[in-house]
Amino acid sequence: MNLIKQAHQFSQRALPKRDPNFGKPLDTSHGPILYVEGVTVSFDGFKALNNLNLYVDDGELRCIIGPNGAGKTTMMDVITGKTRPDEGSVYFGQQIDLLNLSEHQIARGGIGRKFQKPTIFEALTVYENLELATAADKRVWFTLTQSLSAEQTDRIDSVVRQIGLLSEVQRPAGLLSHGQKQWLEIGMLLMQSPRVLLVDEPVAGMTGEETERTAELLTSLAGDHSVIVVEHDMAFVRSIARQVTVLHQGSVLAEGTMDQVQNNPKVIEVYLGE
Ligand SMILES: Nc1ncnc2c1ncn2[C@@H]1O[C@H](COP(=O)(O)OP(=O)(O)OP(=O)(O)O)[C@@H](O)[C@H]1O
Repeated sequence: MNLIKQAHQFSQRALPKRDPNFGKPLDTSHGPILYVEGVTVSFDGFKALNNLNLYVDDGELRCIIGPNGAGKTTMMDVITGKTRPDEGSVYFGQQIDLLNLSEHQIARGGIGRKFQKPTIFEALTVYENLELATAADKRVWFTLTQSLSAEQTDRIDSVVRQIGLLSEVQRPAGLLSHGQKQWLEIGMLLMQSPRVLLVDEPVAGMTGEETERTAELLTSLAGDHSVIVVEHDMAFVRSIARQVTVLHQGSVLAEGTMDQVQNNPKVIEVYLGE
C-alpha cells in the first residue's frame, strides 16, 4: 500500500465520530460534570489505569495525589482525549461521551488542561497572549490585527485581574517570573471559559509567595469551574483541598478530606513504601 493511502486510512481510523450532543448545553442535573467509569489503559500488557472510577461534581475543586507511576497523568490523558482506554466510559455531563471526541474537540468543548511547562508566547505581551487565546483562528498576525469585540475586551480585563497580572499587562510574557507565566497560562485557558480545568503540578518550581497566590487563584476558580489539580506538594494540597483522591497502581486507593486520606492506613503504607 502506498504511503498516502496508508496515511489516509489511518486518519479515517483516528477520526472520532462526531458526538450528536457536542455543543449542546451541558447536562449536569444529576450532579457530576465528569464521569470516569471502569477505565483501564494498558501499555504492552501493563495496566497504567486499572478499572478506575472517578466522579467530579460541577464547580468542585478536586486534588489528585498518588506516588510516582500511580496513573495520574494517564488519567488526565484519557479525560482530554490524548489516550484512548481499552475499557470503560468517560462522560462530560450526562450526555457527552468524551471517547467519541478528538483532543481538539474536547479542549474547545469545555475541558481545559494546563501542562506543567507553560506554552505562552514569550515575545508577546500578557494582553496579546490573552487576546490570542480568545481567537478561534490562532494565526498570530491575523488575530492581532483583528479588532476585539467589547465582550472580548471585557473578558480579557476580567481574566487579567483574576490572575493578578493587571500591572504586567503590557509586559512581554518572556519577562514574567516563573509563577506569573503559570498564571498567564491559566488565564489563557480561562479565556475559553472552560467548565473543567485540569491542572498538572501547578506549583512546581514556585516561590512560597507564588505558591500561596496560586492556592488563592485555584480556590477562586472553583464554583465557576470544576478544577482538578494533580500535585505532589502535600503542603499545597492541604492548603487548597476539600476532596482528595489518592491513586495507586491505576485505581482509586482512597477518597475523602485531606485528614481522612492522610490517616488512612492503606495510604500511609503506600507512601511509606515509596
Ligand atoms: N506511553 C507509555 N508507555 C508505556 N508505559 C507508560 C506510558 N505512559 C505511562 N506509562 C506507565 O504507566 C504508569 C503510570 O504512569 P503515569 O505517568 O500516568 O503516572 P503518574 O501518576 O502521573 O506518575 P508521576 O507522578 O511520576 O508523574 C507508569 O508505570 C508509567 O511508566
